[in-house]
Formats: sequence, structure tokens, C-alpha cells
Amino acid sequence: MPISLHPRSADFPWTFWPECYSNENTTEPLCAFSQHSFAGGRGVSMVTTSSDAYAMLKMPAFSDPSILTLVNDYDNPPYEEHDFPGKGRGLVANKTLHRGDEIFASTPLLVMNPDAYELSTEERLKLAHRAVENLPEDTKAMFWKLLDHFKGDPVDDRINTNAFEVEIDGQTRHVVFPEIARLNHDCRPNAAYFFDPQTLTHYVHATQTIHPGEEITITYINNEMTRSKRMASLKQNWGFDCGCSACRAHPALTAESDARLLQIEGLEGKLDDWTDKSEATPEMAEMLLSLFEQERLYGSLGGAYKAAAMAYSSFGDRWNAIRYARRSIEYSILDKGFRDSDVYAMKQLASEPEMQWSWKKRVGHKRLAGGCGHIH
Ligand SMILES: C[S@@+](CC[C@H](N)C(=O)[O-])C[C@H]1O[C@@H](n2cnc3c(N)ncnc32)[C@H](O)[C@@H]1O
Repeated sequence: MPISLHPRSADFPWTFWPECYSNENTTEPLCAFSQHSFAGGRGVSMVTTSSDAYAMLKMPAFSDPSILTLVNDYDNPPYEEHDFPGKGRGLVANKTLHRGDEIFASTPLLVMNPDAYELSTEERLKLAHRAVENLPEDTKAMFWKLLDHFKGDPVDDRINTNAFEVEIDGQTRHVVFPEIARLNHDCRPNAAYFFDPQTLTHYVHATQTIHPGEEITITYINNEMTRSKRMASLKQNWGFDCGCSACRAHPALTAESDARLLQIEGLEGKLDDWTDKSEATPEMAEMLLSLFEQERLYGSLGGAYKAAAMAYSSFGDRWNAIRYARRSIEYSILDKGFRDSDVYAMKQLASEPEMQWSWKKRVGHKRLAGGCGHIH
């Protein structure tokens, strides 16, 4: 049953009085909070506990509105909407986008705490509907334009079709960004995204050159899996049969691609072995990079460049360690964000390789470069 939350005070930060529900499974009531002033009037609604909602208010996204001045700017977007048979609407570049160019920077219109699943379905849906109903009119209209793939409850369905799972303060949240929800999936995408929890901003950047007329795509899944696993994951979690070129390829080409992906997995394991028995060499890291390029997994190159930087560092090769650390930063920033620990570690490696724990760690290990087998 609905319950009341706090006595109303003069500095009440929400636009409406929150509607709340609880039961024997919930440790705290779950409520629908809305704030119209958020992000320059775009507004946001959250279905969460009171303690979580008030903790969010202390985050820079709420406490320092000036940090959001450059986000949600859609006056002159580098894309147009098109219809794609079999996958609905999508976005197509209307100018050349280079690697690193920003495509979106958006704040959410809905933040859902998965603890709401502890409520009865009826109460959870009441909160979700209340959260949408209480958004500013223009923002609400953006929500209703989103695709409802599963054709169930209209609010729940739009959330399930379009929400991203993100971490805010170490907690999983399901979050809806209306602009990014217009991007379709491709197992070999040309754009990557990351979420910055401090500013509650979701960024999308090009990871390779995107020519005018090309569809802008992201991956919805871990696209380093083999084709059958990728297709099963998309079907199970998103409810569609993937029709991207990597999924539609001839079985002979798919077999080659799957073999490369399995080799990537094996090499990543070897390069991550820092024991005395490690067989890792820079040549393995070069092979890993080559496989990522062949697979067109540009969004994941940050991790491969990191492995290469560390491999060279471990053999005391200063300039190759720096070269690959710089490349890792360039890619990882687009895929993991500018506050990511890998980005920070690679910045350290690029500026002072000799001071890092990996430096010369494998000097003395065998470094077999392969070759023709002749004895010279
Ligand atoms: C977040 S929405 C993307 C935008 C959506 N196409 C629209 O019309 O609003 C996700 C939905 O788009 C469709 N979709 C996205 N990528 C697809 C793909 N590669 N193949 C088929 N359908 C796809 C599926 O219906 C999926 O549930």
C-alpha cells in the first residue's frame, strides 16, 4: 500500500510529493522521485529508496549544475534518423565523424533501482508509471517515442527495450537515455559509449571514421564472444535475431572469425599471467592487436594496447611501452571513460614507465619470437 515519506520542508528538492511502496521484502520503501530543474530543465525521475535518492542529490550532477552545460546539446546533431527494415529506426551520420568525435553526451530521464523488483509487479509498475508521468512534458514525450519491442506494459516495455545497466556509487541501476536508445546494435560497431557516474552523463564517441550515410552503431553485448553466443545473448536479453554483417556472414567466414576470437581469449589469458612461469612476450601482444584489427573490434582496442604496453614494459622496452600506453589511453577513454582505472594506469606508464610495477618484470624470461626454425 502507498505510504508517506517525510514531512514536507521548505527546501524540499523534488517537484512532486514522492509516491512510495514497501513490503516485507524491502528494507526501505521504494518511491518515485522527480526533479524538473535537473540538467537545465530536462528533468529526471528516479525509482529508488529515499536514502539513495538523497545520496544522489549530493553528486556533482545535482549539486553543481554548471558541470552539465555542455551536455544534452542537440541543436546541430551529426546524424539523422532513418528506418532500417528489420530493426526499426536508427541514426545515420550526416557528416564525416573521426575517431574520438563526440556523438552524444546525455543525462538520463529515468533511473530505476532494481530493488523495485522486490515490490509486487502492480506496485513496481505504479512507481514506473508515476516516474514517467512526473517528467517535464518535452522529456515525457521523448520517453513515449522510444521503441516498445516486447509489447507488454507500455512503460515497463520501453524501459526493458531501451535501458542501460550502469553503476552509480557501486550500485547497479537501469537507466534510460532517450537519444542513445536510438542507436542500433552491431557486433562490429563504429561507436562506443561509457557512463560517467559523477555527472550522470552517458557519452557516445566514434571509434573509427564514420562516413556520411553510414549507420552509427554500438554493441549491446560483449562482442568478443563467438557468433552463436552473441546471437543467443541478443535474443535472450534484447529479444531480437541479430542481422548485422558479422552475424550474417558465410559459415566459412564465421568459422575464421570464431577461431580468431578464441585465440584472442587464449592470448589475453597468457598476457595476463604475471607469475614466474609466464610465457607472455611482446610478440604475443602484437598478435593480439593484429587479431583485434582483423576482427574490426576497434572499441576493444584499448585493452589490447594496454596488454601490449605492459608486455613491452615487462621486458624493459621503454619507447614501445610508451607508444602502446598512449594508444591504449586514446581508445580506453572512448570505451571506459576518462576516470577509468586503466586509463589512469596507462597515463602513469606513458609518463614514467620505469616507475611502474610491470617494468622489467619479465626480463630474463624466454622471449621466443617464432621464426623459420633455422639455426643461425
Ligand atoms: C534501443 S532500441 C534501438 C532503436 C530502435 N531500432 C528503434 O526503432 O527505436 C533496441 C531495439 O532495436 C532493434 N534492434 C537494434 N539493433 C538491431 C539489430 N542489429 N538487428 C535487429 N534489430 C535490432 C531491436 O528491436 C531492439 O530491441
